[in-house]
Amino acid sequence: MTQSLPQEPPRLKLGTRGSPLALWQAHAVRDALLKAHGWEAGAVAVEVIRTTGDAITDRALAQAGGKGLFTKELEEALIDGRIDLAVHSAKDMATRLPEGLILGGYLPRADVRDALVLPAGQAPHEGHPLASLKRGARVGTASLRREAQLRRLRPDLDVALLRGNLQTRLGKVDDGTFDATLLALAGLTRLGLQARASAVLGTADFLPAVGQGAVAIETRAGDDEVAALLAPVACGRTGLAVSVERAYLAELDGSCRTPIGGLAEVDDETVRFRGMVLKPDGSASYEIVRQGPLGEAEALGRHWGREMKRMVPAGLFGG
Ligand SMILES: NCc1[nH]cc(CCC(=O)O)c1CC(=O)O
Repeated sequence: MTQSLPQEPPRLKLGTRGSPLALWQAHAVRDALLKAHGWEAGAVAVEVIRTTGDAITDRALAQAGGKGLFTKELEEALIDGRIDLAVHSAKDMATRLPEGLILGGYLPRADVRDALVLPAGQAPHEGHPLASLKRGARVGTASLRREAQLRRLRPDLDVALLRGNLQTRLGKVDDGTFDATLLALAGLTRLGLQARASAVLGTADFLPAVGQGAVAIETRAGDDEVAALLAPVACGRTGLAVSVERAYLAELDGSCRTPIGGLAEVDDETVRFRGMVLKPDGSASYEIVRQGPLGEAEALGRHWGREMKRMVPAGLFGG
């Protein structure tokens, strides 16, 4: 895309990682801002910042040190004032942000569900999506949550580590290294790859990660100017739902090695929530289903997190 240089310096500097998914999300936030304010293309500068996490490809994320690895350099740029906003997948954000930073808004949430990806051209079976997997099938994922839920539903499956960017993962399914993988439908869709979703897993028996499908905008706490500019693009319902989920996760967050799912859905007055914690091998799972008034959404999320924590054996939290 060609773009004439702006006459004026940009009004906002937006930071993002450089992966195709991150860039799509950053451009979605930029485009929403341009549209809401009637700005010229150059008014929001997109700055690509490489993070420590981008360099790690060979180990499970949880082993390498967790979610913060994908946000650290962006957060430093935000604190230093080199950028005004950082755009992330809400799912990839640690529950505790660095001092002085907040999640200032979210784009309207996309489909929250996970999809089963089979080799290109292979048709799924009718019926339950997981019925497409033959006994003992080798399924690749780097997500403890997906692994545990898969094994809970299908103890026969051979679940193994599959990391790398989306193209790498799809390649390892197409070349037969794996029989299938699971990916967020939202990520596939953002990259124009929704046709690779062979079947979509219903949230009734497969819970997404906290924040899945939502694009989060991180800002400096107390930056009223940026907050005012974000207000017209931020989706309130998404913000409430993800706040509930993140409050729940923050109460539970003993270890990033614990498989945890959670989904909040809000209507005009009610928040409905389901959460699940599993043993990594799927042999035990703990679930809560709750609802409450929207006005207390975040406090409810914390409450449900503590309730869940009381239900689950302490050993599951990495103790
Ligand atoms: N952990 C990587 C990641 N972070 C966000 C998404 C998908 C987009 C989203 O959930 O918003 C993905 C890929 C995946 O889990 O398949």
